[in-house]
Amino acid sequence: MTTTVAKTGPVPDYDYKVVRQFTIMSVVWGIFGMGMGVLIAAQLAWPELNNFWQPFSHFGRLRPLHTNAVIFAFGGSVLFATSYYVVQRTCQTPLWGGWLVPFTFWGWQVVIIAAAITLPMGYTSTKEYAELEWPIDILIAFIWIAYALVFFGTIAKRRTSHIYVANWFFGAYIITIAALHIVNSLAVPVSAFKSYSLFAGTTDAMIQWWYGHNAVGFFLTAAFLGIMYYFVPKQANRPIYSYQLSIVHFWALISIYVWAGGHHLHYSALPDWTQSLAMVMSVILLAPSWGGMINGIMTLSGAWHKLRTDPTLRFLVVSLSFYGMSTFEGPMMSIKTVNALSHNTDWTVGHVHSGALGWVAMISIGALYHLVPVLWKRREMYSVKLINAHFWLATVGTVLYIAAMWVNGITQGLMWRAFNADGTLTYSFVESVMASHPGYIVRWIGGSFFLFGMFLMAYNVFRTITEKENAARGDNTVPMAQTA
Ligand code: HEM
Ligand code: HEM
Ligand SMILES: [Cu+2]
Repeated sequence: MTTTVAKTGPVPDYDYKVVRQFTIMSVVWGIFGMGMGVLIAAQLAWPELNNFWQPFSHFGRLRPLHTNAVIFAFGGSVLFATSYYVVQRTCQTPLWGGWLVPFTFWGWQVVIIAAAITLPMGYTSTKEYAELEWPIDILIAFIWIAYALVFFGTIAKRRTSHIYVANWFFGAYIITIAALHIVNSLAVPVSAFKSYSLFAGTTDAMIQWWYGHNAVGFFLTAAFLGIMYYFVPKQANRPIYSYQLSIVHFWALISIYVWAGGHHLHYSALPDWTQSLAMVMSVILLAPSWGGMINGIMTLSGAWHKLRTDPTLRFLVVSLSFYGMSTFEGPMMSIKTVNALSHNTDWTVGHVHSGALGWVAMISIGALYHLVPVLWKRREMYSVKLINAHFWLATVGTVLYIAAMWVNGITQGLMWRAFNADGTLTYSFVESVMASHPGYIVRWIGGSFFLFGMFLMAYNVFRTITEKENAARGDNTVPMAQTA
């Protein structure tokens, strides 16, 4: 990174221990969360699988376990690892915060284990992506405040004059998630694992989707853009395409995102003007989203040939293509007439996973393959061939998943709105379920491909860490063989 050094003197050793811990747990929770995804995908394809170990392993209980595990355990660990890594290196100073740093790691693991126990037991606040009950919510709030202190404390004692753009994205995500989590979780407890939301009716719905939508915008988008702004230039060994664009993109994205949450409540009791406002803001949101994608992809100008030999870079760049695709699809689905067809169908689930698998998971995997050799002082990953195999499994898996859900979603939407001449429905609901069955099998196959790729990654990471003959001499932040 080209940062101006304001203070002089040697750069002290960075605090990589916590980064290593979160890196390993990213792989572990990735396999766990996606394993849950494959399991619930199988339950939808073969409902008999719901007959075992009841009621704990029912689809209704494992689905929130899947979403919490992939978003907060896998995605969260990736974000802790990368933000702690990036903030130190771009500020040229080790992490600030002393014991707060390990507290964020161990605290986060306790939250994840508490989620993995309470959700199958049926304890839930019923708020999507915020199902955990109030005692766990309070722990999350403390960890998040510690995270903010560490991150901004490190920025405050930086040895560089300016703050690198990746840190703005991480900073915006940390502040926004704190606000979203605290407001959305406000509840009146009635017992240890039972509470009632402070809000009621339509207000509750709007708070929930203000939270849910901006969790997508700041957790699954802005923070991963922070990853993009550091790891794409690093892995490509090129400067970021446009610094001006990154500034415009940042402010436009964060100021428009927060107005669009109403698109989750089209045709509901939410006032019409709120729905229309959300629709308009969502369509405008295409511009900053694509600005970010273009800035990332164009960073490869003059380095396109590296894509042929470097599968890590390919993960990073293909993730940006999926980001562009899902942020085109989202604005379309926000248009009320389109949403009338797509809402409540598998199209939404396909949209979610083109963002979640194609963008979030792929950019995370690319960043982790960049990080592992650096953190364990190795020249490169144990096997670049295995990274390549992982890349194809992930790409084919994602495409199978999304394509199956598009077909299912549009089929469902059209079947549900088909009327006979006398005004009766052409199809019963169960006929649309039967029509969806092949798509559920294809989605399960795609998900299994993606999960298998994660096992290859775990093996590759294990061998990289344990085999010392691949040790690096000096600075190895640009893995050599992969960029040669
Ligand atoms: C092996 C990979 C995966 C498989 C097989 C899988 C499968 C599934 C299934 C079957 C559902 C339930 C759909 C329904 O209720 O009809 C689901 C929901 C969901 N998954 Fe995944 N998933 C995977 C990876 C991921 C990842 C990596 C993320 C996030 C980073 C993610 C985020 C979500 C979200 C947010 C939902 C809720 C969607 C909604 O409410 O519309 N999934 N997943
Ligand atoms: C410009 C960007 C985007 C816009 C305007 C947008 C818009 C939408 C719309 C209209 C829905 C469907 C609401 C419904 O009918 O229920 C939706 C659902 C969803 N989107 Fe997006 N989307 C965008 C980008 C993304 C990205 C990049 C991701 C993931 C990384 C994502 C994750 C989700 C999730 C998780 C849901 C499902 C929520 C639920 O019902 O549980 N979106 N989005
Ligand atoms: Cu939204």
